[in-house]
Amino acid sequence: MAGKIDAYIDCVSPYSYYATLYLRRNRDALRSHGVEVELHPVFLGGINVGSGNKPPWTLPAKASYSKFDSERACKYFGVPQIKTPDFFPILSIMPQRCMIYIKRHYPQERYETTFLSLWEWMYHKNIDISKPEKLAELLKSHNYSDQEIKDILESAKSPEYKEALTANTQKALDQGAYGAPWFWVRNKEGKEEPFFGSDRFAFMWQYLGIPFQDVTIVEKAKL
Ligand SMILES: N[C@@H](CCC(=O)N[C@@H](CS)C(=O)NCC(=O)O)C(=O)O
Repeated sequence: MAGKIDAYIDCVSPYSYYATLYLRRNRDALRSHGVEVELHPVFLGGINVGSGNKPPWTLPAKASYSKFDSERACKYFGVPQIKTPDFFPILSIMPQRCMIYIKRHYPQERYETTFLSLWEWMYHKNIDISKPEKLAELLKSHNYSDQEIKDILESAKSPEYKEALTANTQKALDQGAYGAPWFWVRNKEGKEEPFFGSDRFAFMWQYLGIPFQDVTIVEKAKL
């Protein structure tokens, strides 16, 4: 395909959730314009450290604004209002490494729907999926077998998947990332540029030369 959107996302980031839902809903339209979408798990904590940024909720003014922003985003993206979980923020390293394993070993649809359920369990069901036993339950609900669940969870401790998450995170940092969702976008002319945030899709469509009316699917999330 001529165009490509590489999306760098972390399950700890609700804006990564909205962006993922939106890109998936509009994937057919994007394909019809020759644009492919790929989701890359990253470690947002590493992006913050590497870029010298800090999570928005640690700055009081941003934290109080984010209540309005988050409510509007949920409304816009058709997601039930999210509630900051009691255990927030989680250490997302383990689930993110597992997502890389699943991406490498399973079909794209299975990978992406499993990824989406990390947010659903955390933000809608208030379940801490950074705990291995909870993540195992989540995987079970997606019909992974006991052996598969064992392999997936073991992968999170292996050097191969530690390095893979570090490499994805470093790749985003090298592109200038300072938060999530981060996007690296190639257009039909072969030019490439970064985009930050689930609220910058209008700029992205302009860059990709896609008419806005073709990529406006924001229907309700199926939960
Ligand atoms: N305006 C962006 C905000 C995205 C955002 O706040 N992302 C958080 C993680 S959930 C982050 O990494 N923020 C870094 C920053 O804003 O400097 C959007 O609507 O998507």
